[in-house]
Amino acid sequence: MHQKWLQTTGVEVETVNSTLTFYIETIEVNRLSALAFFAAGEKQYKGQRFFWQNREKTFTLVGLGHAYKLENNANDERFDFIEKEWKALTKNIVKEESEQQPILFGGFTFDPNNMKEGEWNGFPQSYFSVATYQLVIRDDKAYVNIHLVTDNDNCLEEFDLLRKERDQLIHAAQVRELKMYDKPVMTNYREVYKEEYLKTIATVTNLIKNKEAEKVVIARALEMQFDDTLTAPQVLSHVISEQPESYLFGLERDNLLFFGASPERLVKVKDGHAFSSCVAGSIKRGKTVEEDQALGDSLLADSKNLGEHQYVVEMIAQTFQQNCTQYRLPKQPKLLKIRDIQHLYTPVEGLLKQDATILQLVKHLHPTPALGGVPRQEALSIIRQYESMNRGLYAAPLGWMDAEGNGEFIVAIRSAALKENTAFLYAGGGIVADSEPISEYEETLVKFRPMLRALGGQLHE
Ligand SMILES: C=C(O[C@H]1C=CC=C(C(=O)O)[C@@H]1O)C(=O)O
Ligand SMILES: [Mg+2]
Repeated sequence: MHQKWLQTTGVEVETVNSTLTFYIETIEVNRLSALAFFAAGEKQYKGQRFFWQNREKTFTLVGLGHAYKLENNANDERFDFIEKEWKALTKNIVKEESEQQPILFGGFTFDPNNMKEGEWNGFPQSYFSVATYQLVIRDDKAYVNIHLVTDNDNCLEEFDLLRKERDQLIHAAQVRELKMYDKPVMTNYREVYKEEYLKTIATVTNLIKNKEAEKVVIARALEMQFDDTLTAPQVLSHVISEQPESYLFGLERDNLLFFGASPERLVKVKDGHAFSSCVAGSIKRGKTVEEDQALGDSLLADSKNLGEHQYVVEMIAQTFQQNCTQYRLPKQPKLLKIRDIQHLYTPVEGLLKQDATILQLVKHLHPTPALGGVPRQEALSIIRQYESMNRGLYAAPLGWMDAEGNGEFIVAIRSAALKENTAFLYAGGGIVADSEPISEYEETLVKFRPMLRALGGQLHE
């Protein structure tokens, strides 16, 4: 096995409760399949894994096991708490050349004040971890880190065991045949609360006409049953092969896997530059080039969809105005075309002020009017009152950051939660004064399509 030892470091870190030592060892390995590495953790680390790949496929991240876990239910302060803890944990870590930094990965639930019971029961408002084994594939190179955060001064033996296990995991991932996972076999399919959803769209449209809000995003869920318990690598493999042009993600917590393929970046920070994207307003793809172009052109000229989009642009622009010394925003949206759907899309880019951080931007941006609405608080309380589900991590910020404050968060749409042999799929849409229940319903069907296809579901149109 080709492995290049890069570095081992141990640094003292102050956490909220105690002084610990953070040991990091990085090796470079032959490029391997990220999914195979994820699958190699099936026995030991099921329930404590994550998978991430950016849209451009230039950065892939897999985590197995929790070297350190950050969870809280701190409501409005949850972003600040995670930021403070992460800063404390990484304060003394100095990046040496070629060393791969530890990465914090996880998400913040959509709405901490939603108390509805369901598949998200017991899930914390913030859920992040530093993996015990972290695989990073970047610029065609693959690195595996071991992370150990401990108060034990004599942890050499423990670290040696981790090295052995790391080598086994890498070996398993490298020699594994490129496995084709079976398509799940669906036994039952249910559009939960379909009638309630249609009524809610009518109600919310009226609320908007009565000026109680300007825009509110309303979502619904589909429930799929399978004859067998599905595995996380199995469902991820199908999402990965069906949705190459989106961000791909999977996050496990105990017996729940949240996964999906989202086209929508919330914010990316790299060396003091911030990037966001306004994605709102939708139409299906055409069956021919001509039809596709005609549909795209009609979307670019449609006042209802341009209205949905404009709320998002204004809000993100305002956040960039506050947090950047300068920023750039095109005047007109473009089209973002993915396999099943086309969206209106406006990229935003800025130069961050000194004290602005990725988590501060996440805190300000979430939820954008592509997922919540305008005004934000009114929209959230309408969602709480009229939407028949708890979103959990659906439509929520999910992503990663490193010790230097670089990172990327997406909004976790086109997603599903898998618990044993049931999957809960989520999709919603922006409701404005001229929304029609049936066309919003149809828009959610298009948005469900990638996940349905990946999970072997029939399309009931
Ligand atoms: C809320 C979702 O999509 C948002 C993102 C893009 C377009 C949207 C729309 O046109 O309604 C939504 O705002 C979803 O996919 O569940
Ligand atoms: Mg829409």
